Formats: sequence, C-alpha cells, structure tokens
Amino acid sequence: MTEDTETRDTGRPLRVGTRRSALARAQTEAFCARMPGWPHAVEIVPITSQGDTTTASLASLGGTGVFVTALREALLAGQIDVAVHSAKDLPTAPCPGLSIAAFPTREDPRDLLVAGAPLAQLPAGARIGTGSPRRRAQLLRRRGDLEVVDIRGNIDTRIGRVLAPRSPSERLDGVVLAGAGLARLGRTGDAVEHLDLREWPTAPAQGALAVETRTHSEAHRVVATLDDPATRQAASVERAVLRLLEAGCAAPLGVSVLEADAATGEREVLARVYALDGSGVVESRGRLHPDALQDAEVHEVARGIVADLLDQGAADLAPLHGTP
Ligand SMILES: NCc1[nH]cc(CCC(=O)O)c1CC(=O)O
Repeated sequence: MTEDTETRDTGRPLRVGTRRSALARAQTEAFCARMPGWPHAVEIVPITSQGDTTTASLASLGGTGVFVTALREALLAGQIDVAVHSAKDLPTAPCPGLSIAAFPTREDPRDLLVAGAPLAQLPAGARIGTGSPRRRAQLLRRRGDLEVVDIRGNIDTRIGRVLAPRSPSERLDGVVLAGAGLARLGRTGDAVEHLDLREWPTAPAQGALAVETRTHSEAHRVVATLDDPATRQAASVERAVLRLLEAGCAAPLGVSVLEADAATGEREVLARVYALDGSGVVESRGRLHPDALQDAEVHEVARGIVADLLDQGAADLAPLHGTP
C-alpha cells in the first residue's frame, strides 16, 4: 500500500466523517476538539447511514455495521480521512485498508435507567423500553414482572416516551440507555439509576469511541496521538470476547472490564451470556494485567473466558449468532 499524500503536507484540512444523529455529531465534535490543529486543520463531514434512516427494529436489521458501512465506504473512497464511530457499533471483523488509529479515553461504560424510580421501586408490570436483547434479558432477570417493550429511535425520542409521551400508548415507565450517550448529550440528569457493571455488564466497548483511518495515512499518525492504552485494552478484550463467541451485535452478551484493583493494578473482565427471557445466565471472569497491552495477551484472556462460557453451555442458553 502506498502512503497517502494528503493533509498536512498539502495544507488541506483533515476531513472527519460523522453520522448525522445528534449523538454522533456530539461525539465527533468532542473528539475533534482534542485534535491537533483544531479547528482550522479539521473539517467535519456528515455522512448518512442506513441505521439512521430506517425505523426498522435494530434486531430486524440483523447486520452488524448498519451504522458503520457508509462511513467506511467514504473512508475507502477518500471522501473523508477519519471516521468517528461508537466502538460498540463497530463490527469486530477487520476492514482491509482501514485500522483503528485511536480509542480515546472512555466515558462511563454503564447503562442508565431513565424512569420515575429506580428498578427495585417501579410498580409491578412497569413498561420498560429497550431494543437490546441484552438489556431485555437483564431487566427480566432483575424483575420478571416487567413488561419489556421493543423500541428504537434516537436518545431524545426514547427519553421522551418516559418524560413527555405524545400519547398514552407511547408512554413508558422507563428506558435503559448507555450513560455515555446521555453524557455526550448533556442529559445524565434525566437518569434515576446507574446500573452497576458488576451486576449489569454492558455491550462490548460501550462508552468508547473507535476512530478509524486508512491504515497508511497521515491521518492515522495524527489520530494515533489521541489513543488511550487503557481504553484500547478494555475495548479490545471486550470486543475479542464478542468475536471469539462468534456472536452478533444482537446477542444477549454483557462483557465489561471492571476498574483496577488499587493494590495490584489488575483489572477484571466480567462476561455474561443470558437466556433471552432472563431465565438463565452463565458467567465467566478473567484478570487483565495493566501491562498486557499486546493483541496476543488480550486475545488470550478473551479466549479463556469464551472457552469457559461455552463449557457452561452459553451456546445452548442463548442465540449467539443470528437474530432470535
Ligand atoms: N446502540 C446504539 C448506540 N451506539 C452507541 C450508543 C451510546 C454511546 C456509546 O455506547 O458509546 C448507543 C445508544 C445506546 O445504546 O443507548
């Protein structure tokens, strides 16, 4: 592959592609504000993706990468130099010619509940919205009496169904959302409960951004200065569990790195696969040494966890591959 002859050398700004949703724009702007040369040497380019234009349920779209394909195509076609993705939306399969130049410092990886009261205090039969099979299983496991409603839409729309429903049939008692998304939109104040990762591990790489570039490019070198090794380690091990389970983004899998033991600096990886109705769960844990930053080391930890989950019957408990 030849080096791109672009950007700084020619004086052209780095073109940073973003999806058009409010969340995508907010996270792209937050990232760009940390780029060397911002704002003069950076230009934000909105790109439309199928995941933003369809109202079909996320599970029914079935594909990994509905949010990502358009940005990747624009990168490969040279229309943009940098693509800012939510790391949890990025398929685990590598894309030839592209690589993740940076995982910037992660935000809150937890899920939050927006509702009138914390989960334990909601009335019997409360209606909680989520489109995620993992969140559905976790909700039902915690409270078998809840009615889980399949919803889609951007964060404002989802919160609106709790705080300002347009009709009685739209009304929900609560929604579960990624804390990082709420934080990026300045809406964490709407949450009544932060769901503790030890009881509620989340989607692989939730709360992290993955910033992709063409592998051999000036943009790659610039963006790599914003990589955070601890975030890369956590996102990589969580994504490796997903990949080695051969699971899709709709699998009822929660996997989260829990922050370091103060004495040893070691981090713990917690992975759970749930039955879709919350009736069962298998769990595995691994240890992550803070210096284990090589791909092979991270992969080894994930491999151990996945072997353990499969030994315990994870593949019989839950549909890992396709949509249920
Ligand atoms: N599934 C869509 C999606 N992709 C990334 C985020 C939130 C931000 C993040 O996790 O980085 C969300 C919304 C949500 O799950 O509530």
